[in-house]
Amino acid sequence: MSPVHARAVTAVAPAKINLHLGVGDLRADGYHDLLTVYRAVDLWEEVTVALAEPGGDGVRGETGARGRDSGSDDDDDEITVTVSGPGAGQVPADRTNLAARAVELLRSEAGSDARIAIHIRKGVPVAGGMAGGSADAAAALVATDRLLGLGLGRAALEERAARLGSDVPFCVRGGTALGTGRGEELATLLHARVEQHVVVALADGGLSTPVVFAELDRLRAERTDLPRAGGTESLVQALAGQDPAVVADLLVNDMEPAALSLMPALRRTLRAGEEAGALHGMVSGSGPTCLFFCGDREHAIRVAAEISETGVAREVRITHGPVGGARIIDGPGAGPGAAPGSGLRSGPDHPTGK
Ligand SMILES: C[C@@](CO)(OP(=O)(O)O)[C@H](O)COP(=O)(O)OP(=O)(O)OC[C@H]1O[C@@H](n2ccc(N)nc2=O)[C@H](O)[C@@H]1O
Ligand SMILES: Nc1ncnc2c1ncn2[C@@H]1O[C@H](COP(=O)(O)OP(=O)(O)O)[C@@H](O)[C@H]1O
Repeated sequence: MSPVHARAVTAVAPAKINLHLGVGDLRADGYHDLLTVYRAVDLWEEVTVALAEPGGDGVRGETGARGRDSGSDDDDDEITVTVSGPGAGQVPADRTNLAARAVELLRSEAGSDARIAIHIRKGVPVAGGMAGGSADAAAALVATDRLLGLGLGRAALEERAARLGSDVPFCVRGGTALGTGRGEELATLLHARVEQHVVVALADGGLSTPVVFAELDRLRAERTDLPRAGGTESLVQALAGQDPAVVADLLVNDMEPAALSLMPALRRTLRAGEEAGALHGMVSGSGPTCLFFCGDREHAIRVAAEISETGVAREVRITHGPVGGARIIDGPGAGPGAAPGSGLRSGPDHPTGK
């Protein structure tokens, strides 16, 4: 147990993109085996966990609907959730929230009866295939570990993260990593240093991850010739080089045909990015966000402006990666050395754009 205790701790965790997303067949447990190359990018979720005053929220001066644990009286709520930022209304503000599940996991493990108020500031598109909910869970784990003075190491936090969702361990770790199993088994790609500048085109509405996986199974049953991503060796090698164009040629996403089948309008978005001169365009994870990989930041600014003009996207953002994983930004011990993934960070990245 660490001697450090606090009344409130704030942590951030990054969005992910999949540079390679190979999906195997449906397993008996309802998941699919994955072979994926994850990369953390500079879009962040920010989560504050605070010891709540009896009868109060614990987080002061924030707006947003107060979550309520259905089936219990407000005054009895031990964990409350508020959410602000773009898309906040689509995020559950009750105990099904992944951040609340993360807090509850560590709280019960610690045998604590502390009342904890969670506030989430969204910076990652909701239901966009960029792991916003998983980043909430990752940031909540790191923050609660500090709030309750548990002193769990990074490996222990990633083990808890895997219980919350397949993408959560990567949001704790950040950087660039190979993911296997259902995506929760990670091997950091330490040499994957090539920086990427990416245009992120947000769609109207979201896509449900399990629905997209099911659509892929359906398409594969119908069309046995549907291409499947191969190995990751060439991509891993290219990521250790210096040329984003070489990397761009090797990007692949097995889920893209399923996302396009469910949301055919995304074809127009992909075409717009291609016509704007991106090195490569593809659907992000299960979609519907589309990613356009560019040579450098200036190129990304030009591509983003052109896509914006076509009106195919609800919103266009520019980001870059790799960046580090979940880390504490406010509370005791905050700073570059405080994050579980600090040894893996690629540079002095700080969350921006909020
Ligand atoms: C597809 C990916 C690619 O990185 O991300 P998104 O694009 O949605 O962000 C991930 O595999 C999403 O991971 P995550 O969102 O954590 O999924 P989970 O909560 O673990 O699972 C939700 C549901 O998705 C399906 N699922 C998930 C992971 C996996 N390897 N196989 C699956 O079939 C299952 O139906 C599962 O019940
Ligand atoms: N913190 C959260 N806890 C629980 N569910 C969330 C959270 N954030 C988003 N969601 C919900 O989970 C679903 C997936 O959201 P998200 O993680 O943002 O996207 P994706 O899985 O496509 O990366 C959405 O229906 C959204 O309402």
